[in-house]
Amino acid sequence: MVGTRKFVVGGNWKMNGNKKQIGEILDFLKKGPLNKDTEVIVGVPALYLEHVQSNAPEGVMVAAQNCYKAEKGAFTGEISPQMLKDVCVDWVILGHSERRQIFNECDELIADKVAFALENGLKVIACIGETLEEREANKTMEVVNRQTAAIACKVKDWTNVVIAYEPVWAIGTGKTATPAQAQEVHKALREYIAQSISPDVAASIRIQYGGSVTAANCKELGSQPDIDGFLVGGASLKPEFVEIVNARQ
Ligand SMILES: O=C[C@H](O)COP(=O)(O)O
Repeated sequence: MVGTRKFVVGGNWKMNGNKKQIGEILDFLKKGPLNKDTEVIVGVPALYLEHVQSNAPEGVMVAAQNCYKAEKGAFTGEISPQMLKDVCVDWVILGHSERRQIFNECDELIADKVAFALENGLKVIACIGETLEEREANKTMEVVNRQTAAIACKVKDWTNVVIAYEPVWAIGTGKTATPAQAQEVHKALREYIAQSISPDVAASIRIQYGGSVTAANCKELGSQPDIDGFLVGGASLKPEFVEIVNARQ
């Protein structure tokens, strides 16, 4: 199935960066060179979305790191898909484990947000993944399938969805899933999608791996047949992000 799905690498800056640091990141992205066969998306703090949208090199797309499930109203601190579209942002990251864990976002809220974002013309990176406790209790696929099923209850057209599998225990810890561990989950998830959604969606949907991806481990991870890209945190702030974008040649 590799070859039919375009490799897609996202850099999730999280709550990092200021104007100076963002200028440095844009400089190394401009310098590249970035593989033209790979889609590149940077997930930017809301405050800087327009600045990055206006200054990113051609071909680098911009994502918000969150948005709400309503167009407008009394939702202090939130932004809507319509607002993102208004400033020409086409992508949003939803359901990141930090949103789930720190901000108590549940499967249902995330599914509502994914559905609303898609209905309003955004493309979505939808994040799923198990905690260390869940993995050690052999519940990885139960959790990952449940998180996917919650989204599937509200989303029928998966064309504009990328799934990011991010084991929580590997995020920002330096503990990467081995290529075999990541491939095992990606393959099982694709099989689950084939059974529970459709074989066509399973064949076409891109599943990124996220969790301590670096220049040192990206090539081996990226050569796994069911890994279609990465969602990168810490390393997306550094020049090595270019090497990660170019992991699949
Ligand atoms: O969204 C990105 C993930 O949380 C991975 O972060 P990390 O690469 O710093 O482990």
